[in-house]
This record gives sequence, structure tokens and C-alpha cells, in this order.
Amino acid sequence: MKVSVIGMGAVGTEIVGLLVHMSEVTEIVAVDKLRERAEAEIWDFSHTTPFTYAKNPRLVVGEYAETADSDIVVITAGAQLQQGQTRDDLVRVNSRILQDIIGRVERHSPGAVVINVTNPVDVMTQVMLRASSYPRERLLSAGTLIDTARFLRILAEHVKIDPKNLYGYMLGDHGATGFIPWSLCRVCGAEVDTFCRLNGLPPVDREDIRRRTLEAGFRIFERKGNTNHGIAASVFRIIRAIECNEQSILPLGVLLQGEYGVADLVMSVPCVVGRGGVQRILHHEFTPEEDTQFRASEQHLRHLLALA
Ligand SMILES: NC(=O)c1ccc[n+]([C@@H]2O[C@H](COP(=O)([O-])OP(=O)(O)OC[C@H]3O[C@@H](n4cnc5c(N)ncnc54)[C@H](O)[C@@H]3O)[C@@H](O)[C@H]2O)c1
Repeated sequence: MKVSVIGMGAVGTEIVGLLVHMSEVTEIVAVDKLRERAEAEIWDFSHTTPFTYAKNPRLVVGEYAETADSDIVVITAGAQLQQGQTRDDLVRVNSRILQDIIGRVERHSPGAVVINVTNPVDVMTQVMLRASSYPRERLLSAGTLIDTARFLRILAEHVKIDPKNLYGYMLGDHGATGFIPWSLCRVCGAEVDTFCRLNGLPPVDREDIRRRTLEAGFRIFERKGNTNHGIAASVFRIIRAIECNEQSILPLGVLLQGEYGVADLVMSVPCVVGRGGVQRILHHEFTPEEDTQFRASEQHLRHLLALA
């Protein structure tokens, strides 16, 4: 499998690291407008291969021509969030960058699955869908997978159970209007409140957990100027699901065309992910309160899209 990463900054580099050390991919191509920086990262990674037990993939730094016939293309290129900016401030500048990038990517890899990470991630994915011929199942956004990881981590601390054993998501939008559909969340098969009551734990403060989940990225950003480990692990998780045709359920940003009553908008909902990208969009009956939150996400994303 050949994976190309466009944008070798903090996030792209971390994704390449996970691919080099833990995946089965045979070729990794790195592209960045700062070519020397990408070269340095790839050379540095090449010096890990004598000591790692991974597949020793072919490592290439190149222009778009070298990405030809990629199975997966990950896009992390773009302007970085500046202190005091919201993800929403990036809309205009990143729209222009990504329209250009997706044209080049499609020219060389029309059959690839494209995973977008650049923020605001769902809106930028829709911008690229409009600027290309990729079908919605093969041009998707990392969506709320990172928010879901943060949520599960926080919930895990409350119930004192490994987060991999918990079930739940953050959905809607990777931004201020992301929400937790508690009607979907389960611990040991039980609703979270029921599990806590039966196991001597205090009930969860739902609003507090949502607030902490949404603030987690900003708290990291304030201290180190970016977030990269969690999002890179999220993208690696998507790549593995595709590579192994897992048919795992992941909350990703996908173009909704009537699902959940939403027409023509990329939003994060539970998707079945395997070979070829999003194989199915799952349907869930939200409670009235969750549905209100979902509509708030929809309105927020439509507002941002109008800025693009
Ligand atoms: N979706 C998420 O959950 C999530 C999480 C973290 C970061 N992000 C987003 O991912 C993006 C990358 O974050 P980062 O921390 O790696 O930023 P970064 O500034 O470290 O890296 C961005 C890279 O893109 C390159 N670049 C810019 N324009 C380019 C172009 N036209 N062609 C090729 N390369 C280009 C830059 O040279 C730089 O190396 C940002 O938009 C950030 O907001 C998203």
C-alpha cells in the first residue's frame, strides 16, 4: 500500500512516524511546500529503519508526480492556527490552499482515498469535494475522531476503565458545536448513568465532560503551539481501518446527502470504514435534545461553509 502525506508539519510528520514504525505500508511519499524540511524529516526517519521491526517502507520526498497511484493520501497542509484564532478563522486562507492541492492530488491519484486533516476539517473537506471529482466515500475528514478519543479518555478516568473498552462518540463538528450523543454511549453494555449507579460511582456531569472534551485541544495548543499526537493516532486509526478492510465504526466527516435529514453538508457521524473508505453511513435515532445539538452543529458548519 502506498500512502502520501501532503504537509510535513507537526501532524504530517507524526503520521509518517506511525506509518514507518507500525504499519504494513510499502511506500510513503512526503510532500511539503518547504521541501527541505520534508527531506530532513524523511532522512531522519530513514535512520530509524535499521532498528525497527516494521516493513521498512520505501521513503520518498517529492512533488505531486511522486504521489502517483497512491492508495491513500492524507492532507495536513495549510496555515496553522495562530494564538487567539479559532479554527473558523482559517476558513478563507485554507480554502484557497486546499483547492489547489486537491487538483494536484486528483491528477495523480484519482483512485485514492483522501483523508483530510486541515482545519476547519469538515468545511475544508467539502471545499475539496466541490473542487474535485472524488466521491464522498473516498474524500473524508478526520472529523470528530480526535474529539471522540478525548471524550473516551475523560470518561475512562471517571469510570476507571481502559478507554478502549468504552463505547461512545463525539459527533457533529470538530469545533465548538461538537456534542456527545449519550444515548449511544455504553460502559460494559450499560448506559453510562446505569453503570455508575450499579458500580458505586458518582453520576457523570455531562456538560462538564463535553466542556472538557472541547477544551482539551485548546489547552494543549496554549502550552505547546500545536496538537499532533492524538490527531496523528486518529489518522493512523483510519488508515489501518482502510488497509485491513476492518469495517470498523469511526466518527468521520462525510458528505451527508439526506442522511439525518441533512442535505449536502460534511458532518461527523458514525461511519463504517474499510477498503475504499466510508462503506456505510450509520443511522442513529437521536433524542430530541441530541437532535437539537446536531442541528446546532449543522447551522455552524453551514455558516462556515458560506465563508469558504
Ligand atoms: N482535524 C484535526 O483534528 C486537527 C488536529 C490538529 C491539527 N489540525 C490541522 O492540521 C493542519 C496542520 O497542522 P500542523 O500542526 O501540522 O501545522 P504545521 O504548520 O506544523 O504544518 C503545516 C505544513 O503544511 C505545509 N504547507 C502549507 N501550505 C502548503 C502547500 N500549499 N503545499 C504543501 N505544503 C504546505 C507547511 O509548510 C507546513 O509544513 C492545520 O490546519 C491544523 O489546524 C487538525
